[in-house]
Amino acid sequence: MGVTIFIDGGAGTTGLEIRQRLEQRNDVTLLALDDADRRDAAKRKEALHAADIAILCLPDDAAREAVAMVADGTTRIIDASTAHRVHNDWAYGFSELSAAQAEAIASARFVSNPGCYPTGFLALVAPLVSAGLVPADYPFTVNAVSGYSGGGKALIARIEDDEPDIAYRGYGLDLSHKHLPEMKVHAGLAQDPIFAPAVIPAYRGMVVEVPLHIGGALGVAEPEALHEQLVAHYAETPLVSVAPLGESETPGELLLRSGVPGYDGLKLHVFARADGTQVRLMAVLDNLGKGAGGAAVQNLNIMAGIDPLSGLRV
Ligand SMILES: NC(=O)C1=CN([C@@H]2O[C@H](COP(=O)(O)OP(=O)(O)OC[C@H]3O[C@@H](n4cnc5c(N)ncnc54)[C@H](OP(=O)(O)O)[C@@H]3O)[C@@H](O)[C@H]2O)C=CC1
Ligand SMILES: CC(=O)N[C@@H](CCC(=O)OP(=O)(O)O)C(=O)O
Repeated sequence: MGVTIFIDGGAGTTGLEIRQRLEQRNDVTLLALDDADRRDAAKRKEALHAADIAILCLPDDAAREAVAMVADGTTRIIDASTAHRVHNDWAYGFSELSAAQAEAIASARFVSNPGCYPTGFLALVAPLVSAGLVPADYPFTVNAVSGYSGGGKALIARIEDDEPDIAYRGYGLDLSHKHLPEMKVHAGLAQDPIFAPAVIPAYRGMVVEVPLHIGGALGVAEPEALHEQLVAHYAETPLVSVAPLGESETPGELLLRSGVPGYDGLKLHVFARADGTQVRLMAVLDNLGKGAGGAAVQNLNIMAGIDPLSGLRV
């Protein structure tokens, strides 16, 4: 019993991750369509209206269509796609950004899940910009790698079936990746960062890195101050943690392992040069966990007033 959920796009990569997190729970009831009906618009519309909360795990256009299908209803929506992440009528589903954000999610009808890369970028940068430790007009660069499940069923098939020999696949070479608007808007930046994403031959997992020059005309605070601000900001967030300054599990290296089980945490690191003139801010997460499915379940819990960690792999 409890709250009734429909996952539209439930047979996709993100949808299946969410289903795994929900199907063992007795505080939610999952509505499901027969496999053959999963793209049937009338059946989807019926299920969307029958749900208390619908989670959209669809391409952007299909997500917009699904929202239109319930425009005259009361179903609350969590959209995992990019379609509504900077839309004024939607709450941005990153509860750890601020206390106000968690409250906005709790009371919203429409919640947009963050993108996987923006989750790492915003976790590192938004608290520093809002505290005035990094200027909003700093010329940010974001270097990131993602497991290939980040590209959904199409990229999984391409990598596993057609391109098993590709060790590194840089993309976004037009410098216009679809995640730029939400990075800029939700970090309160003056301009888009330069974003350099790449796919690696692991199914899941990602590292998002933001290098910064300290002091001088760029106006960035000392490494210790940046680290202290992140520690203070995430002191009460069970899913987001901050490693001690300069520390990682393997000294001198930051590792991402392939073949690991999915998880919903997000770990932040600050590495500084000995003379304090440069830092590397780094975020490690599962693109299908805190980067997608885990975040959707966390938002669902917050919206339904359930324990925020229910069903999550902390
Ligand atoms: N993968 C990731 O790490 C992340 C994904 N996202 C976002 O989540 C959303 C889903 O991505 P992902 O799970 O990776 O993608 P997949 O391609 O793996 O799955 C998409 C699902 O949507 C279904 N679908 C597509 N078009 C329609 C339609 N018109 N009507 C009904 N169902 C449709 C597909 O159906 P069928 O099974 O029949 O093909 C499939 O099940 C995307 O917007 C993506 O950008 C966000 C963060 C991270
Ligand atoms: C590896 C890969 O292709 N990743 C996807 C992003 C995955 C994700 O975050 O999905 P959203 O786009 O809905 O946010 C990309 O770069 O387009």
